[in-house]
Amino acid sequence: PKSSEPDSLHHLPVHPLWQSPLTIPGGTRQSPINIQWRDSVYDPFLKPLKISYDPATCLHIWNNGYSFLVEFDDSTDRSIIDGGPLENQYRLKQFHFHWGAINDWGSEHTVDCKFYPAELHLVHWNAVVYPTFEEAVMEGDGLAVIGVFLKLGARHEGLQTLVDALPAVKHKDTVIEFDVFDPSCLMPSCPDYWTYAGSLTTPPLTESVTWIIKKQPIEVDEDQLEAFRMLLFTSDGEEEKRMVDNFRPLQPLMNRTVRSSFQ
Ligand SMILES: NS(=O)(=O)NCC1=CS(=O)(=O)c2ccccc21
Ligand SMILES: [Zn+2]
Repeated sequence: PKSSEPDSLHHLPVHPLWQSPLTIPGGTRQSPINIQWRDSVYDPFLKPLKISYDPATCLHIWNNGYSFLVEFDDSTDRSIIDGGPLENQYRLKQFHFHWGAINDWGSEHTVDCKFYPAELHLVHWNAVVYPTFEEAVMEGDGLAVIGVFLKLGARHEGLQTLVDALPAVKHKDTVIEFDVFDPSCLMPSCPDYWTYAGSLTTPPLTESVTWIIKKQPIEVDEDQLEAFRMLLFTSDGEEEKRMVDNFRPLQPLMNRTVRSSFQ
């Protein structure tokens, strides 16, 4: 486990690559999970998800040694989501991806036990109720993460501007300025989603996330997935470890129902 994790997490079995505890004692709403389509329950009261991002709030790309994060200025309500299962609007903080060494796996969530080669997470926090992101991370309604599956197919033109910048953040703890990007271009056209109460899949693994998983994947091509795989977990000068398979193992559903916005 990373030294940055609370002491309580230091005595649990860790997943070799992910260095995160496999299970959290007393955890009842851990993520990721398998979404069994036929067990999800249509909820007619779920609203459409409203997304309004200001491309000018984009700040930089950072390789933090887990993934590469595209971080946003979250000091105002300029990039937000609202509606869907949410009772408040939530501010965009960052987005990042999880992916595999090969195309057979890489996503964190699965649908009917099927892995996608990668999964995009857009992390938002409830700035209506909580004064800081760090406090929201500790609260049950503190975060909302949109998950979008990536499948192998046509080249994604919107993603390419991000892919072209990745060589500049090859090593852990490198940052590059990235000052205009609209993450809306990474959203699938179909509005349908599943939603459930879960957790962060990276430290601190807190049970603070309303997950909103889009039903329709976006398509990216092989070269774009390979660009993710040339990133490194390791810092410049260390023995190189390719940044691949940065996904947490599936967690038990326990007493949860996955709701769908569609029939
Ligand atoms: N996959 S996930 O979306 O559950 N977690 C992403 C993540 C990566 S992080 O370590 O930058 C971080 C700090 C605080 C909150 C979330 C994160
Ligand atoms: Zn994630």
